[in-house]
Amino acid sequence: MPILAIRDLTMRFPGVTALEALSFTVEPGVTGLVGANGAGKSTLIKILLGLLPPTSGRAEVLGHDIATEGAQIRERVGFMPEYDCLPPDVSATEFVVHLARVSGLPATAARERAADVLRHVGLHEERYRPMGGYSTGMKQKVKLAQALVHDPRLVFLDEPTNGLDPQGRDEMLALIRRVGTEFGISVLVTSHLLGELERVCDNVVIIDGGKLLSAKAVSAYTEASGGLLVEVEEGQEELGRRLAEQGVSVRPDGRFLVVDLAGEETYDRIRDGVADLGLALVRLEQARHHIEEVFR
Ligand SMILES: Nc1ncnc2c1ncn2[C@@H]1O[C@H](COP(=O)(O)OP(=O)(O)OP(=O)(O)O)[C@@H](O)[C@H]1O
Repeated sequence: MPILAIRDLTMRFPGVTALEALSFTVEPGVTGLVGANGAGKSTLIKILLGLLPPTSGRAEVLGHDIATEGAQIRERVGFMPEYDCLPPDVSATEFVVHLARVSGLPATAARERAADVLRHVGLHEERYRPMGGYSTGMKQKVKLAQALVHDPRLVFLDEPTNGLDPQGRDEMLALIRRVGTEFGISVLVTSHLLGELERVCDNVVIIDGGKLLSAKAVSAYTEASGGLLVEVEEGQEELGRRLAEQGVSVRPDGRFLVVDLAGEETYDRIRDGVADLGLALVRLEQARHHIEEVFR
């Protein structure tokens, strides 16, 4: 069963159409929702949580209708909002325990679950300190922990890498992947950066100006391009020249040569070229597109 089924969803604010006749379905797993700022990502999440009635159209989340079953949806779905919303005088532990209690967990279970999720997101001793003194990375982790504390089946993460430095971004992306794989929780994660979603998502939905551009498995965007990627330790130029002389279509791409595959003999030509020139072959594999190239 799809976790999201969206049909003809339109949301108009005075003077702005935030979403226009959006239709797509999402299967379980980690799904990226990508679009430039203002594309309509946050609006879509509010609608899917049953918090904002759309102008027209329908949607189901985990089989529940957004129009009539918002409470059931929010019981089963965790939400990490984009903006900072953490009370500065309260510790992460107090905050996450409180939200677990609000979700209906008894006191002891709430304390245990909060300790577990804070450990999973990588907050240790600092979880007892007031959150006002936290770095952006720590705040993002608390926001993720509170989204997970009631053991949801699906989480909506709105721009979780916003404001993070490259290391914090990598850590957050790895955490998101773990939520999907180790914890088995489906994820809808938004970003305006296509490249980072490619690394952690099974599927990517792209919206632009509230309209659907594409909804596909990451593998469909990045499928083999029909070329071969060749890397040698030294002598890339020599090898390129030799292959070109033999009529092989080849071009340099950074430290690689990209060779157009024209039948089995292309492999033989590369092998013979490497051997005859006495080069060390590091890599010979199918070239793949990156999602960004497809949309450039
Ligand atoms: N409550 C509102 N009233 C009027 N316009 C709104 C409202 N909420 C969103 N919009 C408009 O709808 C469009 C989509 O906004 P939305 O916040 O969903 O985009 P987004 O893709 O999440 O971007 P960002 O990452 O910058 O938040 C924007 O043009 C925004 O100005």
